[in-house]
Amino acid sequence: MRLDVVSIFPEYLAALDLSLVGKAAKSGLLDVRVHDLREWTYDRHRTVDDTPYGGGAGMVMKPEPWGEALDAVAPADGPSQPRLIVPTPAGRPFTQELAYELAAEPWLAFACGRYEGIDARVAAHAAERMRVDEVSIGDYVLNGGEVAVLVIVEAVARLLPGVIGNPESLSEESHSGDGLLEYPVYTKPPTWRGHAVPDVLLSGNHGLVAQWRHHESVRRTAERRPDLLAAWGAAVADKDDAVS
Ligand SMILES: O[C@H]1NC=Nc2ccccc21
Repeated sequence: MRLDVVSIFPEYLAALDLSLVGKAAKSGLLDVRVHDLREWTYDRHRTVDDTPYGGGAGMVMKPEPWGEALDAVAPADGPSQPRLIVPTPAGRPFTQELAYELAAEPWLAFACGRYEGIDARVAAHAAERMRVDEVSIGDYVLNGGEVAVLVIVEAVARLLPGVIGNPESLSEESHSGDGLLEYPVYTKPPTWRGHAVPDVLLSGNHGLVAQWRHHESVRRTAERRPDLLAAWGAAVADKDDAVS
């Protein structure tokens, strides 16, 4: 997979050279290219934003540098086009389902905008030749899209075949598999500062362990994410209906 990221803070994306994503890049599984938007500005101050039409606080990112940056990253007459992801608080929610969808793409491009946003014509113009998704990583305020790109890239890259050691671990995680939150995990020592590991986990009885883990997933989901529990319950009911 090829990943292009355009940002006015390219150094923010240095984290992509680390750990899992960095290893995937070194092994050739990922071709990560980070670009400085200011490369496509020509005035002395390398201006990338201006005041918003219609008034209001903050600044909006100008369309011209973005248009030229996207033309350079993905030429209109090129053999293929990337899927463009624009992180924004006004976007569709980023979910594990969308992560799987993006992991199937051969080429993703990310446009990192500042919180006030990029001139809306940039996405509209790009959509004339590539698929554009405006995506939010959550209902809170960031100052720019770079952090969101790091979140999205990590969630997507780890799904690529060969990126993480044991693909088994992908199935038992929160938000994948059965849709419940993951059960609590423990390792040695069996007692630590007066806190003991639940006996069932030391019993060697795999059936009891699986039962305990499922119960803990349901308990935790009910406690912390009743919305997910409702969806899970409905899915189980559908499955029961299907077999009855
Ligand atoms: O994903 C968003 N969540 C909240 N704020 C943002 C700001 C800029 C880009 C993206 C986001």
